[in-house]
Amino acid sequence: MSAVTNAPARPAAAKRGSMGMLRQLLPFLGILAAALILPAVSNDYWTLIATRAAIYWVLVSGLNLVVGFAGQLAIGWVAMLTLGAYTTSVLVLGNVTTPFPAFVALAIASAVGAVFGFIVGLPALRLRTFYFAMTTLGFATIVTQIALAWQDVTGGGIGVPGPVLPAPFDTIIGFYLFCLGVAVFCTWITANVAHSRFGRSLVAIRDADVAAESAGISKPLLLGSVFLFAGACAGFAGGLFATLQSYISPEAFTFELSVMFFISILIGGRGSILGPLIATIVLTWLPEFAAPLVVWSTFLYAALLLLIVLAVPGGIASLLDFRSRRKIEADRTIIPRPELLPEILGDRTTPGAITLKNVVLSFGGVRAIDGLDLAIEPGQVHGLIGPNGSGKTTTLNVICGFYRPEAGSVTLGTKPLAVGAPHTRAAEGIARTFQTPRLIGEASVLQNVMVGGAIRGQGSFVESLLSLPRHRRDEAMLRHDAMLALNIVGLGGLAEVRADRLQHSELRFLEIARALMLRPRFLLLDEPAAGLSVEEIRCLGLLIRAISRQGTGVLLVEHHADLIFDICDHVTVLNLGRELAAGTPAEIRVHSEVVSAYLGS
Ligand SMILES: Nc1ncnc2c1ncn2[C@@H]1O[C@H](COP(=O)(O)OP(=O)(O)OP(=O)(O)O)[C@@H](O)[C@H]1O
Repeated sequence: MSAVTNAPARPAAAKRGSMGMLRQLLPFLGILAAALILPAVSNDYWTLIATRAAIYWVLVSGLNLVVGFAGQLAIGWVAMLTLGAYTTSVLVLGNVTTPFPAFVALAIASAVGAVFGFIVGLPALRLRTFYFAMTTLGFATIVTQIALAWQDVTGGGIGVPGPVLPAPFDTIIGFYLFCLGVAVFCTWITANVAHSRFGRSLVAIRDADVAAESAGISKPLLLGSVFLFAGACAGFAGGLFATLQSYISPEAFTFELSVMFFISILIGGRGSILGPLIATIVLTWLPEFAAPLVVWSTFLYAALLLLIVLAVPGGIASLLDFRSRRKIEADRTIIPRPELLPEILGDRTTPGAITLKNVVLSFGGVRAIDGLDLAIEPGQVHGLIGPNGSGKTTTLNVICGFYRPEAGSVTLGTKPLAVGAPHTRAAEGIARTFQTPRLIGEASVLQNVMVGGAIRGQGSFVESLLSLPRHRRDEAMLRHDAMLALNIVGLGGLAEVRADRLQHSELRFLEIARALMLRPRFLLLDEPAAGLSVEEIRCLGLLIRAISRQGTGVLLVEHHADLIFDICDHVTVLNLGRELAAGTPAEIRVHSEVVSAYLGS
């Protein structure tokens, strides 16, 4: 058997880090080199096609954060392209105001795209999947209808001339290089977001939304920023598109185009930048190679999508993800290193206990909690046991703000905890794990842990976009602490492995590592020993004790009576949502009602 605990030595890790970075950059540099030599080795026609691909990528790069990372089905994003194209053309033409310089009009188009991107994104906070997709399609239809009807401004069905950029961007090559520059910039900024706490949080919202909320990630703020950004990219792309077309009318902004943007991301692979980039290039060039098939383009996109979904569900990105196919040791042992805990849990103050007073909560006719009193003291392990359905997980969810009690109070020290607001718990230093681990399977173990510390970052979304110093400091801090947390729970050697390749017991320790990233004052564990071997339960017990010795109050919901009696300072037994007994493990072990209702003889 081999241990997976040891962290790599620092110089070796740094070298591997820069090699990994270079490996990630190489395909992008290859595409850029091909794009730069293209005009020299081909003709104007192919340069125009490449310009079109660059413009589409400007839109798709932003939309990728919405669809590929956040998992929102924004299928009608062509509306932002339309808005950007008309805004730029009309402002440069000067048929409403005095004519604007082309670059100023482009900037305004981007701002208009951002505003409407945000507005169109708002329903995503309430509507899910296809319902949201329909609202974006509806908006695209409205925009096209307005462009048709508002003849004085848009020229109706006849359209308006597109803008011309000033020299040196007024030639085919000049305009191509300008669009290429914008596309490179968009690739860089979206990659910066993808590799920031914001990018990881988006994926967490997509794949593990309750875990994201428990880590303090604010969905409205994050989605709002991303829709704004994606709208700005699309608005700018619209201005470039109008320039490329030289004349725009509503029929230039087809449903097929919208589908193509959306499908590029799905074919490219969720949560990737390289995959959607390659897919955008391929889908832009494909109709040119098979010109007679242009009328079949939607059918072809759909067929290609079906093929990819069936043959390679992860898209192009998964084909290129050689790292995830590397073998990992099958025979692994988890050896936690609790002696490292002071490095992450030192220097915290605790304002007092979490106290539940007379809490009542029903689901329809079922009283899940019925007048419960409970106190979780700092520095102590409080066991919560009871038969199935006795209300243990519901109690934990009330403390975490997922459920709103009908009566009673939940306080931290003297301060009431906000009801029905789970994302506020992280800021109070309350972390949790889940009965069924909630993790991002497609992300690495290290990235999953870094999600847990998202709210500790200082840099803003814009600072992450531009990779400014505060963003880089955040990333260094989160990476360091996540590696530390992984070494503490004994998973340091698996940091770069995809989480969906881990064994069940490792997922349980991974959730604890993610919770440690909050430097929690309180840690709520929901059946952490379920599915663990005897030796793993022993390691878990030592780890939980060590965490509580650092001053953290632990609530341990568990069915393993031995673990409860070995490590708890205090035990509460629930039955039918009520306290059946409470006391020290020694008292509970011999409590006659507990023995007959739960422990058995
Ligand atoms: N979301 C819900 N909707 C309806 N009923 C629920 C819901 N959650 C829990 N319940 C009910 O509330 C009661 C308490 O459930 P809870 O999950 O808290 O029990 P538990 O002690 O954690 O059980 P277990 O040990 O099986 O996890 C059960 O009767 C359960 O069926």
